[in-house]
Amino acid sequence: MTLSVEVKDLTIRYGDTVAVDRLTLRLAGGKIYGLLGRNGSGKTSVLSAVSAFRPATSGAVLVGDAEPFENAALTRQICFVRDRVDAQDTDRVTAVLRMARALRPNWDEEYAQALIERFRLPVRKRISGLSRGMKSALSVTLGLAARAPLTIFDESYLGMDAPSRYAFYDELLNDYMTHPRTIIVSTHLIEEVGSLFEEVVILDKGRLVAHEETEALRARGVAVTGPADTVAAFTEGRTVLGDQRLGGTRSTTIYGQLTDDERAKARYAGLDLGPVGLQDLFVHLTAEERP
Ligand SMILES: Nc1ncnc2c1ncn2[C@@H]1O[C@H](COP(=O)(O)OP(=O)(O)OP(=O)(O)O)[C@@H](O)[C@H]1O
Repeated sequence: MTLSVEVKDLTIRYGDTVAVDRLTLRLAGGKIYGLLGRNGSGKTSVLSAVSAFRPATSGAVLVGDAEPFENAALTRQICFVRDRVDAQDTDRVTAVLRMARALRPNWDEEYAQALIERFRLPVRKRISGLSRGMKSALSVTLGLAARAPLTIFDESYLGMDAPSRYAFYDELLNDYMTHPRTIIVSTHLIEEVGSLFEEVVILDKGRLVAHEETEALRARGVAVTGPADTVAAFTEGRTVLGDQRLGGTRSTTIYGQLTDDERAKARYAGLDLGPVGLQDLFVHLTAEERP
């Protein structure tokens, strides 16, 4: 089972701060979405409203076809995972797992135990005795083993070391393949996790900047690689997103698409053309002053 998400004209205010500004967004069920945005762009606020952790100031949120706020039957189907554990500091890991087992209708105990082993979690310790990375690993364990039809990871792997993060990406993808559901991952580690996303949503200052399939987004620009002088001549006058040199070779990432004629000329000149990195595009699309 998967759940779609629809956000209609959503505004979230904290006093004078407008965190989300009339946002409209539709996410079909059964995909992995990346939610990107600079600090304070409203990601957590939107995700909190979708998960029923806070009401909208105005506008509407629908999960499936129902409003999640104060809807206990629906919120059991939504798992919102942060980098901390929603439990008392004095609780032991075993008690937190027991609670999740009782609350989550699709909980898979065998899978939870496999994840605990993979992340080397000390089950007898109290939450207060876990390192920051261990707390994150416990959170993602709860998120994965819950197999909720809508699962949201909000920078939930902060503090996890690189092997643990890659183990998480690996588990996320494999478990999603065997148990399809709707997954939203909010992250600043774009290059690291970007290959998992089927669609990418970019927010800036509480507004939607882009919502596209990852491949379509990456096709908004071109990475031109080849002999430094030839690359410089070919990319002159274009909007440059990134530039790298290694010896006589240069790779310049430009914004905008090339015509068939331009592509043919580039190849004739011995240049390689490739898609753009999500990170470069993200920086460009959320830059203070867009060219
Ligand atoms: N509880 C709160 N009280 C007051 N202002 C808040 C509160 N929560 C968020 N904000 C403000 O709302 C705006 C959006 O914050 P939000 O946490 O949704 O952004 P974010 O994109 O998740 O940021 P980050 O990437 O830094 O986690 C920011 O200006 C923030 O200061």
